[in-house]
Amino acid sequence: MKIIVIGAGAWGTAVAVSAARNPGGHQVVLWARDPAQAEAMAAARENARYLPGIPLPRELHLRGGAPDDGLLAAVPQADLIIIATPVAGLRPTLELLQGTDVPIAWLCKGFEAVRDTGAARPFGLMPHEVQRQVAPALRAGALSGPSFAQEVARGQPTALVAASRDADVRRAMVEALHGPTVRVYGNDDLVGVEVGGAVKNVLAIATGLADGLNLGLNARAALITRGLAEIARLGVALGARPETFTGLSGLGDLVLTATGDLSRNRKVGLLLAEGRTLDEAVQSLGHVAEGVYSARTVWQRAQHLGVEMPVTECVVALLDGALKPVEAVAALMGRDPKGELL
Ligand SMILES: NC(=O)c1ccc[n+]([C@@H]2O[C@H](COP(=O)([O-])OP(=O)(O)OC[C@H]3O[C@@H](n4cnc5c(N)ncnc54)[C@H](O)[C@@H]3O)[C@@H](O)[C@H]2O)c1
Ligand SMILES: O=P(O)(O)OC[C@H](O)CO
Repeated sequence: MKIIVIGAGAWGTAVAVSAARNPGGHQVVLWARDPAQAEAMAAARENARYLPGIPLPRELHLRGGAPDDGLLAAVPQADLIIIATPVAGLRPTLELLQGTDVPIAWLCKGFEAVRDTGAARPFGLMPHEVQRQVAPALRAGALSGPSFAQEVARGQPTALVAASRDADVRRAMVEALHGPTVRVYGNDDLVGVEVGGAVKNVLAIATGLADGLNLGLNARAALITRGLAEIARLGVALGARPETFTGLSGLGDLVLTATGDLSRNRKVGLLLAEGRTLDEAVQSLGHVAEGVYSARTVWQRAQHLGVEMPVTECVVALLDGALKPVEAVAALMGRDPKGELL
């Protein structure tokens, strides 16, 4: 296959490396928006800024610059376009790609922050809603699931989920990435996969905070379990299938992100527990932590649908500075008793 990966952060680079190493013999181009970054990567055969220590295989080609600087001309020859920008870069990238019939997969995990919607709207959108709005004719889907970039790039075993309503798009994602170290499962529940991938980031901030405050392993397990209930409630209200949330993009990604110290979202929670401000926490990461930008939208959409999400509500209050960490714990523990399955 001919594959173009747009966005040379940690995850775009890891996915491009993985696809280039696939015995399928794919031709892979990794596109960085900064031409200097593409040149540096081509010279050093390493993405020193975003994924240091991983040699870039010879089969991986590096390009950079404005999209009209060759990228758009290359699109019609591709078999799959992978958009590896954060959610904030999805809308402009889809606008550029409208009109193509090449299958498209986005990797971002989040809901648009309201400021990214580009117009006055009651709340931010999920990735597939952004696509429906700006480029409805595209054949597209999401590649998601529990996957730290460093582990995928090192060839450590990983399972992903390729979600699209279009079977050809799912097939293209599987063909591009399924291989000796990556298993890719198909799922036509795009809504469920996107909700799982977005909301687990918000909940990982909560578990990072709980662990940073030394609340204990019981607290962590409680947050993960009740957090999964929040994900499933919101997902079902948005039209997802409940069983998606016991899968890779639900339970799988929540457990990984909430417990794995490679997670940037979990790290935000740990840093807040140390008393750092949100700005300091975000600055010190050097990478995007989508939960910070998605939390308010997730909460707004839940409110709009009448879905109860108390952990998410506390994360929003913490990020806004309206609650201190210990007050958030007291607020959650002080809630009235209720049935587990309600
Ligand atoms: N890193 C992981 O392990 C991992 C795994 C799965 C999914 N993801 C998701 O993939 C997406 C990208 O994450 P990452 O880890 O590669 O982030 P990163 O912080 O490592 O890199 C972000 C990249 O996107 C570019 N970028 C930033 N804002 C942009 C914009 N507005 N338009 C275009 N490009 C922009 C940056 O230049 C950089 O190349 C996120 O949504 C993240 O949740 C990450
Ligand atoms: O580092 P995080 O918190 O953005 O999580 C990375 C991946 O989404 C884990 O699947």
